[in-house]
Amino acid sequence: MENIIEVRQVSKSYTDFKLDQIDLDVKKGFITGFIGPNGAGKTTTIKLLMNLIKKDAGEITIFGSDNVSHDKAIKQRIGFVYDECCFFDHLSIEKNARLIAPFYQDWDQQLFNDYLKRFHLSPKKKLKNLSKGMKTKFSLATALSHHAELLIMDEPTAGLDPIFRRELLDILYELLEDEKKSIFFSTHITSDLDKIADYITFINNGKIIFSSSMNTIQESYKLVKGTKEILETMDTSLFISYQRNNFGFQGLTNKLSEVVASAPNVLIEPANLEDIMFYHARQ
Ligand SMILES: Nc1ncnc2c1ncn2[C@@H]1O[C@H](COP(=O)(O)OP(=O)(O)OP(=O)(O)O)[C@@H](O)[C@H]1O
Repeated sequence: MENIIEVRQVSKSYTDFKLDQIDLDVKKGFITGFIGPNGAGKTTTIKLLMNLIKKDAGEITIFGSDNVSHDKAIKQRIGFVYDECCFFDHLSIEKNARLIAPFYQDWDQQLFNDYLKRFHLSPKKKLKNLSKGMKTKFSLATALSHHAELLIMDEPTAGLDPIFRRELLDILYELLEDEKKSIFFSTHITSDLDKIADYITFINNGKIIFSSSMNTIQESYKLVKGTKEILETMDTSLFISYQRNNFGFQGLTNKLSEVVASAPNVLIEPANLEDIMFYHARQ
């Protein structure tokens, strides 16, 4: 399967943080979700992909080319949604679009107008008067209006109401189904990804914990529940982490067969992405 993004052994250090020799693949034609707790390194990774900051070491290729030496050509083919993006707050939506359009060879004004209508955005409204959610919609309309093959989004669902969040997920799904785009996006709202992601990359403390298909993750990780008495007989190193509660314990494992062999009476349940993130962060 073809990779549209390949990150190899990339590091970036700040005073109190290190993105540590990360490897990451984004598959062509699929949705990859990028999850991790606050401060894990998601935005730093996305900024490195977009060549907005300089890496200390490693290689990043996008569409098969180095992302620094082919920066301009690569950015023509990417739709980027980012909180602190490069728009003019004192200008209206339509004036912003007029300034952005010349940067893209394939800018499609009709498509942009269609997205404004679909997102209920008035072209005359100044950016400084838009709510956070409306700004995200504008940013998204821009990212989708130059026929990008790859969408990279940092927290696109943050600040959106549940109705538009659902609509955004539908749009992403359409882009994938009808136009075979590739999508990479970070989010805290893991339930969004439970619905639509094909692959998940999980980062914690600047290290990639896993980068796998949803199916593999669902097969690998399970919640284990049992009584205090069972816990006392168990090898707790089989858990990513666990917590005691009034009834006994609950933990996350990726060593299910060993857990069942050592404690046949435990209760096994599927783990969702939030569980996986939670127990890894407690480690
Ligand atoms: N320019 C910078 N100078 C120093 N430290 C930085 C800088 N940018 C980010 N950091 C630090 O790097 C770490 C990772 O930040 P990053 O924004 O990548 O995390 P994140 O996973 O996107 O978090 P969140 O989910 O809270 O947005 C944090 O500890 C942050 O304070």
